[in-house]
Amino acid sequence: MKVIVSKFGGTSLANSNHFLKVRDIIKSNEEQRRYVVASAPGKSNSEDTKVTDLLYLSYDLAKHNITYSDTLEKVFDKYREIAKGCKLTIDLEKHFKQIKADFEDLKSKDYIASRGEYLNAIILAELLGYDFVDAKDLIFFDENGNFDEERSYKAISKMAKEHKAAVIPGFYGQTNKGDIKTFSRGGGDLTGAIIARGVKTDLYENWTDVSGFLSADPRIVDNPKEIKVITYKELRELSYAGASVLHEEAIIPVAVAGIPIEIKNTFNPDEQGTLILPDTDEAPNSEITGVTGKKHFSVINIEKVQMNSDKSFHRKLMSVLEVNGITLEHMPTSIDSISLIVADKYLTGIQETLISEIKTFCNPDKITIDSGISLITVVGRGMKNHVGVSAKLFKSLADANVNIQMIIQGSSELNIIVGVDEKDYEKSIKSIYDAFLG
Ligand SMILES: Nc1ncnc2c1ncn2[C@@H]1O[C@H](COP(=O)(O)OP(=O)(O)O)[C@@H](O)[C@H]1O
Ligand SMILES: N[C@@H](CC(=O)OP(=O)(O)O)C(=O)O
Repeated sequence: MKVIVSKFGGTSLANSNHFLKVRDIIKSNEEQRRYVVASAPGKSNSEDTKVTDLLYLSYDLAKHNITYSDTLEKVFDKYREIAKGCKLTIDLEKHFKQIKADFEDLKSKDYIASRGEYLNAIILAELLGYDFVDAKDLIFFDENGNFDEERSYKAISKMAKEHKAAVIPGFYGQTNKGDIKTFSRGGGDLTGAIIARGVKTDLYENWTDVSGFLSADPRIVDNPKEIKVITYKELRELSYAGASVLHEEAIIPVAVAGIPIEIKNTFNPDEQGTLILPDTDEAPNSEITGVTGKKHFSVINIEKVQMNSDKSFHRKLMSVLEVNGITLEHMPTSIDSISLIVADKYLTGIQETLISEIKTFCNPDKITIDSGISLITVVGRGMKNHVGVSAKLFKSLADANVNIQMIIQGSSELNIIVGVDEKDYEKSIKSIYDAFLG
């Protein structure tokens, strides 16, 4: 008998109507859908706020000694509606009381953020008649804050022997000191992948509000084509580059075990969705599988004549980034210059220090920082050995009157990245989509 791990995102668990749809999906294949991972309630409509965002807001208010109880009440009201709409007689007030007391005591950001998934999983377990198993007893982090594989997989495997069916909250686990720690945003996908590997499932289903992975962001391109089959590698590139439907690290645990992932639509469960496989012989429909992107990057331009004659130049430059906690995105070079592309968030408040440190250690002729860059990424296994892909890409941008500020191509020929001004972001994605997939 195959076992399926099903993760439901916040878009699928935002209110009681959604919960009832999720119940129908699980009940339609209860024998297999035995381990369910739940996110916190997402937005019920475009004006609504995600519970996780409200919980982070509560933390920020508390940190500045501003009253946060109204914000927490707003969160609790969401759960009261869900329980009432599902006709459950569960005692939520005792949990709310405990959370308030713990938060008063701990003042921990990760603790309060994690309660969104904790409460949703308790309610979903009640609705399904499954056991509730707390993620803090399954997912562990080591003394450096890294995911502790050995300890976690041992605990998950034991859990699967003890519980025939369970609901587990996504997004968090426990540190070696016993504190709650969350993954980065969207990390419920990662919990689902870890549970899938830990229970040795045959399929990891990831339920959301779109019918699979789309070839472009539906908020930018009208009705983008659905991707029926995609490889792990393509998906990882697309997720990392901006296609937010699946956390980019979610592939890693399942890839080790070769477990397929299926992206499905909670509001249209009969639709095929997207199957994510270790590899596939299926020919892609186009040279590119998808196009995506991210805004808010800066380029640190460094000029130094005969840069390569100083063998330690690159090492010193990287050390400056390392001590300032900056993750480098890309590094295009020419003979006498180097450009460091980094997300804006890493430069906030440290630009002057950074410039001064680079001057001290690397002695450049000139250094400037340009912001307002967006990176557009096209990904496709069909690109390899295919003549004319770049030409088509650049022509589509030229036709849309977009200036390309930089070009980066991975050696695996799986992706091409172009840097364009942020004002051209949406226009670029649309024109590339139309050229390849429209
Ligand atoms: N390429 C893409 N394919 C599908 N959805 C995408 C893509 N790029 C962005 N999205 C957005 O991702 C959303 C789903 O991700 P997310 O909000 O994290 O869902 P969940 O809360 O279910 O985990 C969709 O509603 C869609 O707007
Ligand atoms: N609730 C968390 C974790 C998560 O994975 O959520 P979702 O499944 O809605 O993307 C967040 O908003 O980041």
